[in-house]
Amino acid sequence: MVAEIEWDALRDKAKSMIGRAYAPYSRYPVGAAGVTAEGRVVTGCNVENVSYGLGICAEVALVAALVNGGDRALRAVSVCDARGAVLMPCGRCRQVLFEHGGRELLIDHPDGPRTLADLLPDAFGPDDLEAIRP
Ligand SMILES: O=c1ccn([C@H]2C[C@H](O)[C@@H](CO)O2)c(=O)[nH]1
Repeated sequence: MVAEIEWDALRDKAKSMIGRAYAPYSRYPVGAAGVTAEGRVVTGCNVENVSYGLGICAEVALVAALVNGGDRALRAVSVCDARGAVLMPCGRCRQVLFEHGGRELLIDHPDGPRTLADLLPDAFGPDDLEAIRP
């Protein structure tokens, strides 16, 4: 049986990352938490830079933590803003998350979790690279 996603716990983890965010330029801290199929929880926060375009989103930091810890795939992700409100991943982050969860990845949403297929329809993915290979 596949375990239920504990959304409240995942949201709390995302909120707990707000205090770690490094966002002196935008003053918009973001926290993110995800869970793997095996139940491992990974977290991330945004890390900005004086060279603005080099800033890293919380979701990208989360994916780096996922892979650093030896995993590849996520099952569910929750992202929040400084108020603790659910925040929808930016477009670039949706693509980054697609690589590590695919169409079925569950993303927290104010109206209830959505699949990444809903949030990034007709995504460019690894299959597209395979398609041109002989
Ligand atoms: O999904 C998002 C959207 C924004 N940010 C960060 C980037 C920047 O540091 C700050 C303001 O855009 O919020 C994230 O971490 N994730």
